[in-house]
Amino acid sequence: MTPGARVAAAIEVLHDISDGLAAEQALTRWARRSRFAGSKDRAAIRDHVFDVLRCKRTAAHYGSGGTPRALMIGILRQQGADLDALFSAVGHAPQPVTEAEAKVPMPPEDEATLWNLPDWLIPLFKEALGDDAGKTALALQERAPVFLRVNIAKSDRAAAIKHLAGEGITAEANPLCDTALTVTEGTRKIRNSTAYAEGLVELQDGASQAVVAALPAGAKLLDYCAGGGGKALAVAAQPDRSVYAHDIDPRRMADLTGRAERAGAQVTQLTTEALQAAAPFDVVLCDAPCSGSGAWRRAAEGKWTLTAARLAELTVIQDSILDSAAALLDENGTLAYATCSALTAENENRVAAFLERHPGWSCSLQQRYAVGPKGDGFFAAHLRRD
Ligand SMILES: C[S@@+](CC[C@H](N)C(=O)[O-])C[C@H]1O[C@@H](n2cnc3c(N)ncnc32)[C@H](O)[C@@H]1O
Repeated sequence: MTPGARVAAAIEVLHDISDGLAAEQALTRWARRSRFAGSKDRAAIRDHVFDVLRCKRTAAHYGSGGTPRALMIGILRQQGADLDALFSAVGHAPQPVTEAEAKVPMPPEDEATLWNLPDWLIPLFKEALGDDAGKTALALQERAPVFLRVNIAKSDRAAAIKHLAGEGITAEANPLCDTALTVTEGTRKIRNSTAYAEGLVELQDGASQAVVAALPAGAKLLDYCAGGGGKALAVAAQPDRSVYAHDIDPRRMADLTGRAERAGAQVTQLTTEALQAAAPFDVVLCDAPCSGSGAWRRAAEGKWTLTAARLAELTVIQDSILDSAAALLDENGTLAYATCSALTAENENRVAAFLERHPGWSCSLQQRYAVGPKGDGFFAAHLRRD
């Protein structure tokens, strides 16, 4: 496909998204009906679509409108692309830019456009992040780096970097955590590499790894909201741990068995009914469902679909998860709460509300991880009985 045809395809996908399809679904559907597209085409189209989703307001500003075509014009203009070359109408490229579309607007000045956030989230970002609010909003507009976790049960960081280099993948130590690597070249080769197939490395955000590394010692750990099991697997690589995984929706753990086999890790999956019999645990990790606002550079749609009502709903779920998980803990155990949210309502406020509901408990650690080159935005807190 030509660069122009890729832009036309991205506009098509953005139409499907504006009709209500989730971005991943829209991209998959486009790929299914476009068998002629190669993997590089699909990757380029994906990049265009996610660039727009991360920066929808500035794209709309520079494209003077909110239609998929205007958004693409806006984002490409912002990126300094040659619009006349891309919108050439040659082959499958979009129609040339009109005289009206060719007018370049003055740079935006209002905060919400510059920060690429819905208006209602601006005060919440300021409340949560103070002087770092703008920096965080801007960081969420960047493409996320690719991070790997070195499986310390099978390799170490230096050996993994060497192994990956032999497969054309350049990675460097990520200072956020001893197990973390940042991939600087060859990201698209990871899934077909032997390092990945043999379980020497796993894809995992740097801050997620740091949250796991900060967990207290304790033989028996339950990952209460395990999902795909990224954190459970990271704990299972540590020596002297028995790891259990649970999710209210067990289908979310469908890949966990295969991933654990690849890693040579042992993770016991528990249904909700089986939790009580397996308790007490020394550590219960609650990586709770949240707005995902610390990870919006990966899942940018969330920025535009989150509502105040959904945020309030999430806080109720988070409180209930913490209460249920606390009941499964050994009396000397640690309840570890984590979110990939940047918002106070889902983080510090949930810890404070838990402490109010549970006299005789205190918080032994509370930490925020900033969105940036080392990882996504995360929050972690450890709660213990006094
Ligand atoms: C942030 S994701 C977990 C990600 C996972 N820990 C990882 O590192 O890959 C949150 C998970 O919590 C699960 N969940 C939602 N409500 C829950 C509840 N009440 N009890 C347990 N799990 C719940 C969701 O199904 C979802 O898989």
